[in-house]
Amino acid sequence: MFVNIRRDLHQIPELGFQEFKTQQYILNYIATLPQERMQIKTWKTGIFVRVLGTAPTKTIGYRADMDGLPIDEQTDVPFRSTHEGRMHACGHDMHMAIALGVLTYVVHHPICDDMLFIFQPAEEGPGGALPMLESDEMKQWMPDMILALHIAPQYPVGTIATKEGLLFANTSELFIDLIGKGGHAAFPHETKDMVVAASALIMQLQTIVSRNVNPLDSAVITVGKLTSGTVQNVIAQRARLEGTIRTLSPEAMEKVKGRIEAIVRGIELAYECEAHIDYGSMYYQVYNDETLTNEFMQFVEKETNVRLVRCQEAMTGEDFGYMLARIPGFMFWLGVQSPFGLHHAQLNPNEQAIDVAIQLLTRYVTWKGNHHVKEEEQ
Ligand SMILES: CC(=O)N[C@@H](CCC[C@H](N)C(=O)O)C(=O)O
Repeated sequence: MFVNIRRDLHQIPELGFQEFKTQQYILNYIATLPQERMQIKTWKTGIFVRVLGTAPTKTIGYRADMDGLPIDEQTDVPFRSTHEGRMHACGHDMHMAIALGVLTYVVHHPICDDMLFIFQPAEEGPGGALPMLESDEMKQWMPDMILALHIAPQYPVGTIATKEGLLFANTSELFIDLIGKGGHAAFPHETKDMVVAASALIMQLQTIVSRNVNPLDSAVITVGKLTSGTVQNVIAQRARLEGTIRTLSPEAMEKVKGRIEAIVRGIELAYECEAHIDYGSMYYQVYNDETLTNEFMQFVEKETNVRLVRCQEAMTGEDFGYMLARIPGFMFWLGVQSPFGLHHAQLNPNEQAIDVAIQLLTRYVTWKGNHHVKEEEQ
């Protein structure tokens, strides 16, 4: 059933804060469940679902992100995207189907504690976690702990991976506009060529990680998109670089940004142009609570047949980091074995992982959500 839900959601990917059909689909599904224990609130294109426990002493939060990416799907699956130029290429369709599976289970098999399911828009950008966290709706139902997962094409089905402490990087988008003077290709001396300025800028940005970041630390600056010029024999008046910065600490992010700004000032001087930097959306690092993560890892090893990998931190970003900065909890990778990675137009996660995750999470929340009863009984 939840494989079919994933397939339905896969066909209707929508960008951040445009998840209208996705939100309606989830609301329609939730309406088919027994309503007595559920309280539902919508927030923009997101949804909060509170499931009341039988004897609550805390609220366990579970977050699933909802948005797709501006990618033209290149798979040949029969349930491929019906939205041209949009794809669930980061697995959020899997995340939502799994969340609905866990939600369905706790509605039918109530646990002692309350649960809050958070269907969050705009993870890929501009970021839904922080405004959702600050919303009145969430403040009223603030969970005491929170968890989430992210699919991982690099791990086999039946495997999860996580670690205590830092799991995902600090991220910042990066947009740089260069404005010079266009003109005839044959008279470069009368122009300020922004193709040349952008080329120099990209090469100089590469020196930040190699020359300014401590080699024992780590950072990434990726320029994923460069646009400039109109035709082969006209010198480009403008150039736009679009990229992302990743660091392992908020302090390193500030340092990298300082160096980018210094280099851009130098480009303005050297290439006689105007430059504007926009950092777009920024995500705080995903930092797993040591105690809860360790307890979860022990649970996985002792109580389940899921294979646990103690992984390294990754340079991916996740706005779930904002939730973890305020609410103790953790995130983990879910193995979905696919030869194509996240954000790839041919990503095709193994759907057997949906059942693995639902089984694991329902067992964990049942144990964790009834935990205090056992403690009291002892
Ligand atoms: C898990 C994952 O792939 N997350 C995205 C988050 C995007 C953050 C933002 N739009 C940026 O590009 O900085 C990622 O790219 O890591």
